Amino acid sequence: MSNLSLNIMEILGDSLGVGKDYLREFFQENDSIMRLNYYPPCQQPHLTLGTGPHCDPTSLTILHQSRVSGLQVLVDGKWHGIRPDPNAFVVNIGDTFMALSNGIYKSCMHRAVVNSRTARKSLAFFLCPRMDRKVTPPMELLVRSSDDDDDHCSRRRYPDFAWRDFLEFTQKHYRADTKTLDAFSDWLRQKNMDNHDE
Ligand SMILES: O=C(O)CCC(=O)C(=O)O
Ligand SMILES: [Fe+2]
Repeated sequence: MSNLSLNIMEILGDSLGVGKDYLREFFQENDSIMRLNYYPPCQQPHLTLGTGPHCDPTSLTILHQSRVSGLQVLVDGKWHGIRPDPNAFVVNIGDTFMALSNGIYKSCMHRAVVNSRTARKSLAFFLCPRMDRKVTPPMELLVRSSDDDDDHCSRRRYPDFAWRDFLEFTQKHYRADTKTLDAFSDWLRQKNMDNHDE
């Protein structure tokens, strides 16, 4: 899984114009996470969700759904089911990659619904940087001229952080939802200001 995600990072690095090696090297040593989700059948599935709407705080998610559907992604304000295919992975961008690419790549909002008949399992590999690695966009993404069509490039969207701190934020202070990265950025800025005042 780690190898597959590093290969995908080569493609993403190429697409961002920072070269194949930059992101592969960034994630070469990684503190990634593997999680098995289990959703038992639910008698009143319309009253609940297996996993509420969220973007993964991690960098890249490689997910395998069993044969039971449940994953949905939000596109243009509408939820779309992702048909399970035992021969395929679902790959999505997480918040840490959104910060690393200075907002050029967007993390993907998704949720999982349950059903009344069949239990569902999904297996997720979350690529994460090494705990202490500073998440900061590569210079190439910041120094493009300001007359560049894409103004995402010229100014910083998110503060620098270490993955360790973002992970701790989502475990101790904030349950991942639709606004995790913004909430974390505000929390970090506040913390940095408090430290500066001391
Ligand atoms: O079970 C699924 O399909 C989605 C699980 C998920 O979003 C997660 O583990 O972060
Ligand atoms: Fe998720």
